[in-house]
Amino acid sequence: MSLYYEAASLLANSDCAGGSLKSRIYGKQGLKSSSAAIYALITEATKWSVVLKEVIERSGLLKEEKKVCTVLLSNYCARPANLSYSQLTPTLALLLTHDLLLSKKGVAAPVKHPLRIAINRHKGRLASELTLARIRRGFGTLETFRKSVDSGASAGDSTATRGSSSEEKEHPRWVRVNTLKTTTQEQLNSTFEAYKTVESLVELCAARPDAKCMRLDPHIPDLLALPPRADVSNTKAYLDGDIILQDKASCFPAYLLDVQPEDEDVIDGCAAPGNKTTHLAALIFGRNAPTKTNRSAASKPSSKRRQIIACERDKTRATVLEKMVARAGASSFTTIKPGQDFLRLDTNSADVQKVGAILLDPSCSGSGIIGRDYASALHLPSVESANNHTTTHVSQKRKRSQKQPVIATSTARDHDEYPRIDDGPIRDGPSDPPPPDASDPTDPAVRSRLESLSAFQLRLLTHALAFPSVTKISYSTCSVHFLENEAVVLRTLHSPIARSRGWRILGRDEQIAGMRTWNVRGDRASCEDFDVGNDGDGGVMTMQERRKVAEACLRCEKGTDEGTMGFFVAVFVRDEGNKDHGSNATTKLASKDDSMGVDEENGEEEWQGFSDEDENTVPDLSGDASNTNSSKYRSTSSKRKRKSKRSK
Ligand SMILES: C[S@@+](CC[C@H](N)C(=O)[O-])C[C@H]1O[C@@H](n2cnc3c(N)ncnc32)[C@H](O)[C@@H]1O
Repeated sequence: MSLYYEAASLLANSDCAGGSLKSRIYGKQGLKSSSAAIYALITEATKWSVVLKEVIERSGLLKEEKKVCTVLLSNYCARPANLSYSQLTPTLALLLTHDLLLSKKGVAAPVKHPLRIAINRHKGRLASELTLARIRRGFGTLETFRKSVDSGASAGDSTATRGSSSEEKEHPRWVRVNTLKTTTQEQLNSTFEAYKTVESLVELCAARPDAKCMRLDPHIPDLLALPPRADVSNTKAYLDGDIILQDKASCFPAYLLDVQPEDEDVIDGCAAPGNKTTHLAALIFGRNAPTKTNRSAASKPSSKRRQIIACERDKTRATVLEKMVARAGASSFTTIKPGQDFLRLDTNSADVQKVGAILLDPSCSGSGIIGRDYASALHLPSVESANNHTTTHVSQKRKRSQKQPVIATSTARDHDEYPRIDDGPIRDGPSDPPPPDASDPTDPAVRSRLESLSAFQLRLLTHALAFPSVTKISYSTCSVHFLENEAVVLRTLHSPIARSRGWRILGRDEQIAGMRTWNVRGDRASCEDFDVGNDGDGGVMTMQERRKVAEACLRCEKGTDEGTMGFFVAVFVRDEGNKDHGSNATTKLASKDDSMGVDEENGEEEWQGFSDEDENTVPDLSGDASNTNSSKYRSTSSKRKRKSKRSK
């Protein structure tokens, strides 16, 4: 039975460990079951979960076993201490039903185990429901049904079209050539020697996973697209770190930042797991760096003297970062700071005095991520809906209304490509709060969470503005929400520190070529409407400025023919002349006061920062964002005026 408990616990990420599900399973010490068995069970059960959810709900399994099944499930552990072994959770029900009905070996548990007895009690009903589910979808045999589910083409409805919705659209496998170790030409001559180039992503996405075709990306150098679900994880190039799986959108920030030799050192403020750190390293120190970033080799200062400082507040995640940096061959010029809260990185410390650029990719709602690990792909049965189904009569109406979405497959890989290890643990059970990526910002709970994230992101950004010699900062999220994206940019630009230190947005016409030609820009209408507040110093953001900001922001949309996840990036710049060469006292004041961007009436509150796990600890910022912030800006401004009077 340990197989099911361990699988459920890993799915729930009860350790809140970082990394993809696969890496968590294979990295977990002390498992009683084999990692391969757990991984296989989860993969298969996930593929079937749309069907099994329906089967379990219609069978009434959870309802009837309610005596032993509790909805008092912990969000963090599939079998919390207060649950006995005989309690059947939705996750356990799904895993057990999978093995009962679909595994050749059946349920791997002692025959007298209470849960095995429980599931066996319902075997007849569950089997009938699976048959009905198959017939409803038009499959004559279990084998054809199995083939369809295995191929990922259909969760059940044989007539369902692939790519019918944005979430379901096939997504290319993006491969970044790591120019720290190799070149694109070398990879085209070796790993991808047998591959032919196709004209469009649409053509590529229609190809089978094992088709030998590829496409060089027109926007990001050294980036290739392969067919969806193409598996390169066993190639020598992948194992050696010559190629890295990274979504195209996730390559935007480092490329748009366009680090030049004169920028000297770079900080990656929120670095783990390290996709962007290693991309930065490749752009700055890679074999083709001079041509890739349009800089001349002659003007490149000694690599030895330059470094990337990678901060990661979470020590566990920092270990993943260390591994990724080492594998990419970037260790010698990357200084990793495990456990370093970027907000507490002293802007005056000696080791940041040569920092000219900052990449900031903070925790966000993750609403742009496609196939968020298995957690989101797993469709869990609900106890409540058990009664709502009758199985004897399958009407045409039901046939139409019960069309199931296409099963998300290969999500672990998507997660590997862009392992948002800041995502909180998955929720299990029907009485859960909305998932972290709930996409309706008008829902008060979602809105409140987005406001909190937005405030956190603003604090990080305004802290970045306070580094004395920094002249460029990229800000990115994998969120689709205005509040986490353009709103943060507008608020940052409007903050006192940005205005006093000459920060502005990097206009579209100034952006590096591949990014300038990217046509999906910021949300103009929302930028025009957004109440950015008035700080009392008379600063008003004109409509023209707002439009410029929207045009300067780059967005990626998930589920389009561009084959990216949902993403956002913008770059802030200031001219060399605006660098702060003043006394420590001035910069200290800036980092403690202005860098916060927001201030409290009763003294400067020290900001602890939060991530997806601890957002509940931040003050409730729900309500109208602009109002909340405008009053805070006013308070900041009047405080500054008081301070300035005192200093005079
Ligand atoms: C979205 S992930 C970064 C992904 C990374 N840039 C990449 O491309 O692989 C955000 C990371 O920032 C870290 N983080 C959040 N708040 C932080 C803070 N105040 N200081 C440093 N790191 C922080 C989180 O632990 C998480 O690992």
